Amino acid sequence: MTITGELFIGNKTLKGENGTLTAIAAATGEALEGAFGGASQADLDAAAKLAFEAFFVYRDTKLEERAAFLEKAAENILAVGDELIERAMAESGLPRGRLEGERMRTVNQLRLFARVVREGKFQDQRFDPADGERTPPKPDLRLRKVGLGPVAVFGASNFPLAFSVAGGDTASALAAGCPVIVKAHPAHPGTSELVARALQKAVIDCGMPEGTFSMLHDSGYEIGGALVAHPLIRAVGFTGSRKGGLALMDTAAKREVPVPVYAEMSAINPVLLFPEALKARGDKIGEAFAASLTLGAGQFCTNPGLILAVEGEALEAFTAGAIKALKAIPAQTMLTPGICKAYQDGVARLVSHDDVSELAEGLEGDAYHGQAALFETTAASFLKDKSLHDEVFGGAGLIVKCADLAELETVVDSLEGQLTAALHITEGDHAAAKKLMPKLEMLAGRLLVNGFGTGVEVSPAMVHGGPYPATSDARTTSVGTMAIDRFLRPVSYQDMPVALLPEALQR
Ligand SMILES: NC(=O)C1=CN([C@@H]2O[C@H](COP(=O)(O)OP(=O)(O)OC[C@H]3O[C@@H](n4cnc5c(N)ncnc54)[C@H](O)[C@@H]3O)[C@@H](O)[C@H]2O)C=CC1
Ligand SMILES: O=C(O)CCC(=O)C(=O)O
Repeated sequence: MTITGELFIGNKTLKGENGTLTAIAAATGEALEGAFGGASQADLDAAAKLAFEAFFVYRDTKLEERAAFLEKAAENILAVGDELIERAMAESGLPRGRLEGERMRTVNQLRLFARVVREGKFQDQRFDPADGERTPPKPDLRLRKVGLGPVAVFGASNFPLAFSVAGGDTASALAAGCPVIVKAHPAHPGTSELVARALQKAVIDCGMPEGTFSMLHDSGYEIGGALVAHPLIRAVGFTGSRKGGLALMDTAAKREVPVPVYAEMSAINPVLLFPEALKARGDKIGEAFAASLTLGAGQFCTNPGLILAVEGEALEAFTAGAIKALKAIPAQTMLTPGICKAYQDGVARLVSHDDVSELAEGLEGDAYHGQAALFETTAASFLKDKSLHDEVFGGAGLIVKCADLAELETVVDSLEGQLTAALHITEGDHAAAKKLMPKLEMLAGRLLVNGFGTGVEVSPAMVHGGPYPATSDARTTSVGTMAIDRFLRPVSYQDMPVALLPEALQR
C-alpha cells in the first residue's frame, strides 16, 4: 500500500495543506516514504461536525451492531498484514516481536470491548419503581449511562499500535458510543495512516455513520490544541509527556464549556525492596530489575525507574546483580531523535549531580540509541532535591539507599502520584509491607508483588492509572474494561412515559 499522507475526515481522505510533516526512521534519522499534510481549522471543523452528527446515530446503534463494528476494526487491522509491522518498526525502532505482540494486544483489546458492549452492563441500567403510597410519593426512576459525545484521542509515541490510533482510548470511546477523532502522533504517521484506513473501512463495511472515526495530522501543536478547544469535542484521551498533558488540560479547562482530559503522563514507578527478600535473593532481583528497566529501551511509562531499600550487605548483593546484568545490555534505538536527546540530557543531569553516583552503564550504541544507566543516591539527597524525582524516560534507574524502614517510609511519603508501586517481599516482610499498604494505595494505581510494572494486562481488574502526575484523574484507568467509564455519563429518567424511554429501559 502506498502511504498517501492524507487526512481521514469521515469516509473521505484528503491531503492536508496546513504545513507538512515527514516520518523519520528511528534508527537512522532519515526521512521515510510519505509527506503528511497538516490539517487546517476547516479540516478540523469538518471532522468535528461529522463526528457530532454521527454521535446521535452511533450512540443509539444496537449493541450487537456496535460490537460487530469493533470486531471488524480488529479484523481489518490484521488484514493490513506485514506492511503494518514493517512500517511501525521503521518509524518507532521497536523490534518485530514486540510490535507483533502489540498488534495482537490491539486486536484483542478491540475484541474485548466488543464483548463488553454485547454484554451491555456498562450502561449500568437501574430501575427504582414508583411508590404512590409513600409520603411523600416516590417517583419512578430509571437510569442508564450514555456516551459523552465526540472524543479526541492523542496516542502515545511508545505504543504505536496499542496506545495509538486504534488503541485503548479509541476502543473504549467507540465502545461507549462516542465517535473518535485521532490526532496522529508525529513519531509514527505512516503506521497511523495504515490503521486509520482499517478503521475507516470498518465504519463503511459495517454501515456506521460517517464521522464515527476521523484522523488528523498536525504539523505543529496548533490543530492538536484546537481539537481540544473545539466546542463539539466532549472528552480527551492522551498519553505522553507531563508538559503536553498539562498544556491540553489547560486548554480544556479554559473552554467556554470545559471537558474532561484523561491524560496519562509521567511516572517513576518505585520498587520497594524489603529486607528479608533482599537477604534471600537480592542478586536475582537485581538481574530481573535490569531486564525490566531496559525493556523496550526503557520507554514504558511503567518503567521501574526508582529503587528504594535499606542500605547494607543485602542491598549490595542486589546492586551487584543489577550492575552485572546491566553492563551486558546492548543500547537500543529510541523512538525519536527528540526522545533520545531528552534521555541523554536526563542521564547527563544525573551524571553531573554532586549527590548521585553512577554505578554502571549498558553497552554503548549509535547516535539514536539509548544506553542503559544505573545510579545511586542517599535518601537524604533524594528528599532534598525534587529534581531527582523527575522521570527520565528511558533505561535509567536510581537506587535510593535508606538508613532504615522509617526513612524508606519518609521517601515514600515524598513521592508524587505513580502508575505502579512494586514490593519485593518474602513472608518475613509481610508485617513491614502491611504497614506501608495504606500509603502505597494513596500513591499508585496498581500495587504489585515480586515483579515489575512493565507489561500491562488488558483485564477487567486492571488499573492503568494513578494520582497526578501519573494521570490527570486517579478515578480512572486507560487499560482494561473499566476504561469505558471515562466516556460515559449517567442520565436519570423520572416518571417518563414508556413511549419516551430509551428501548433498554422500557419494561
Ligand atoms: N508517561 C508516558 O506514558 C509517556 C511519556 N512520554 C514522555 O514524553 C516525552 C515526549 O514524547 P511524546 O510522545 O512526543 O510526548 P508529547 O507529550 O510531546 O506528545 C504527545 C502528543 O501530544 C501532542 N502534543 C504535545 N504537546 C502539545 C501541545 N502543547 N499542544 C497540542 N498538542 C500537543 C503531540 O503532538 C503528540 O501527538 C518523552 O521523552 C517522555 O518523557 C512519552 C511517551 C509515553
Ligand atoms: O507497560 C505497558 O504495557 C503499557 C505502558 C504504557 O502505558 C506506556 O508506556 O505508555
